[in-house]
Amino acid sequence: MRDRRHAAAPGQAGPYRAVRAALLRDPRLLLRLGAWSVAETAPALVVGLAVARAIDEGFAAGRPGLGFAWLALLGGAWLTAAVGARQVVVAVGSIVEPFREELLDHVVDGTLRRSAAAGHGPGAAAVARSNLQVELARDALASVITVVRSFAFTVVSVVLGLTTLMPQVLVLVLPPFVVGLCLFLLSLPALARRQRDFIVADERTAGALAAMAGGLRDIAACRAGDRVAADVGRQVARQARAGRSLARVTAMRTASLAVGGWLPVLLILAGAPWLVRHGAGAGVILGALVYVTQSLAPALGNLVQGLGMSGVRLRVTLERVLRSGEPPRPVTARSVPRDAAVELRGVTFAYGPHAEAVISDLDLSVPDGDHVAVVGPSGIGKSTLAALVTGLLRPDSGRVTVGGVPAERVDQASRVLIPQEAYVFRGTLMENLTYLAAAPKPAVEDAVTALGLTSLVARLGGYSAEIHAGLLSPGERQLVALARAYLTPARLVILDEATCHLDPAAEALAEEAFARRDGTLLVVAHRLTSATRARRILVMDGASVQLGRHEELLASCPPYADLAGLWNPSDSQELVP
Ligand SMILES: Nc1ncnc2c1ncn2[C@@H]1O[C@H](COP(=O)(O)OP(=O)(O)OP(=O)(O)O)[C@@H](O)[C@H]1O
Repeated sequence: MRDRRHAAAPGQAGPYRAVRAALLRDPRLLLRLGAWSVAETAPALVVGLAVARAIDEGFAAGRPGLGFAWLALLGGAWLTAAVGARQVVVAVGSIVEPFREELLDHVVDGTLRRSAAAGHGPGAAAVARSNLQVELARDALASVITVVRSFAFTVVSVVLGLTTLMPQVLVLVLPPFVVGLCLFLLSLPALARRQRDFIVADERTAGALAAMAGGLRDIAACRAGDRVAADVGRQVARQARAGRSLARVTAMRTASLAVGGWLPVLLILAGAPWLVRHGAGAGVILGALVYVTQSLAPALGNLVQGLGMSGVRLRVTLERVLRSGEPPRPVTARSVPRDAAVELRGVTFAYGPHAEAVISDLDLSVPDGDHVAVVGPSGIGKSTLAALVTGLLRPDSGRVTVGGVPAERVDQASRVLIPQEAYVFRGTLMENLTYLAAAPKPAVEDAVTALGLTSLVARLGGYSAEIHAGLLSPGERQLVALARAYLTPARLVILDEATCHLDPAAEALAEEAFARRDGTLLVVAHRLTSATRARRILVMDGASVQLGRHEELLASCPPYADLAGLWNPSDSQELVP
C-alpha cells in the first residue's frame, strides 16, 4: 500500500512547498532520474567532439576509418540516449504519480467536507472539475521536471564537451548564453503573472458564454440581449487586453532565445580566425557550432517554452487544487438585507472603459417604504439606474446598497425587478403567476383583484388554463408579470416601465396596488401620472439629478417643469414618446 506519511503535504502550504515535497519524498528516485539523465544527454556530451575528431583526425587526415569510428561513437551515444530517455519517463512517472494521488486525496477530502457542511451529496460536476485540475497539475509537473532536468544536464554536458574540444570556445559561447538565460529568468515572474491573467480571463469568457447560452430563453424574453452582449463583450475585451499584455512579455522571451541560443553561433563564426590562431582546425569550429546548434540552443528553447507554459500552468492548477481541499468557508455569497432602503454613494457607471458615463457620481437615499418615480428623457440612464439597484450592473466606482447589503449580494427573494418586456412562459396561468414564489390560492386571487386581472382570468377560463406568450396581448403579459412580482415576499420592487402597455386606468390600478404593498417601490415612469402618484420624484437630466415632490419640482426644476408642460392630464400623455 502507498506510504501516506506525506499525504497532508499538499494542503499544508502553497504550490512551491507541494512541489518540493513531491520531489524530495524519495531521494533515491531523484538519484535514479539523475543517472538516467546522464545517459539521455550523452549525445550532448560527445556530438561536437565526435564531429570535430572525425573531420580533423579522420576524413581530413586521410584516415576515413578513424572518421567512421568517431561517428560510430556518436551513434552509440544516441542509442544510449534512447535507452536513457525511456528510463527517464519511467523515473518521472514514479515521482509524479504519488503526487497525483496525494492531490486527489486532498480534493476528494475537501469535496466531501464541503458537501457535508452544505448538507447534500458531493456534486459530480465539482468532483470531475477537481479531477481535471489534478490531471493538469500532474502533467504540468512532469513536463517541468523533464524540461528543467534536461536543460541542466545538457548545459553541463556541452560545457564539458567544449572544454575537451577547445576551452577558448567557451569565451565566445558562455557570456551570451548566460545573458540570454538571465533575460528569460528576469522575465519569468511577469510572464507567469500575465499567463495566469490570460488563463483566468479565458476561463471567465468561457463561463460568461456558457451562462449566456444557458439563459438564452430568459434573455430573449426580457429583451436583455443588448445588455448581456455588452457584459460578455466587456469580458472578451478584458481577455483581449490580457492576450496583448502576454504577447508583449512573450517578445522578451523570444529576445532571450535569440541572445542565448543564436548569438553564440554568430560569435563562433566571427571569432573563427581567432580560434584558428589558437590552433583550431575546421573540425573544431564545426564541432563547436554543432554543440551550440544541436544541443545548447534547443535546450534553452525547450526551457523557455516549457517553463513559460507548463510552469505557469502548474502554479495556477496547483493553487486551485490546494484551495479546493481547504475546509469550507462560511457562505458569504448572498445576504438578506435588514430593510428595503436603497443607498447610492458616489456611483459612476459607463457601458465600457472608453464610453461616456451614463451615471456620474450619483448620491441617492431612498428610505425603507418610500415610493419614488424616476423620470427623464429617453436614453438618460433610468433603466441603467434600475439595473444598478438590482445588482445586474455593478458601478465602476461608488457603492449601491439595499438595506446595508451591496446590491449584487442582496438575497434574490428580497427584491424584484419587472422590466418593460414581460416574460410569460408556456404553462398554466397559475404556474405563471407563482413562478417566483409559491402562494396559496386566496393570495393569488387577492393579487388578481388588486392588479385588475379578474377579467383576464375569466377570459382564459381559470387558473389552470394553458397559456403562452402568443395568446396574450403585451398589456396582458405585463399584468401577469406584475401579479407574479406582487406575490413575492420581496420588500423592494422596481418597475422599469413595467406598465407601458397598460392603459392609464390599468396602470394607475397596478401602481396603487404596489404602493399599498409593504416595502420600497421604485418606478421608472412611463407617464407623468406615475410621477404624481409617487411620494417623491427623481428627475434625471444629464449631469444634473434632482429629487423632490411634484409641486417642489415644478417650481425648482426647469427640466421637470418642461416635461410636465408637455403633459395634458386629460389624455395622460406619455413621458417618453
Ligand atoms: N447594454 C448597453 N451597452 C451600451 N450602451 C447602453 C446599453 N444599455 C444602454 N446603453 C446606453 O446607455 C444610455 C442609457 O440607457 P438607459 O436604457 O439606461 O436609458 P433610459 O433612460 O432608461 O432610456 P429609455 O427611457 O429609452 O428606456 C443610453 O445612451 C443607451 O444607449
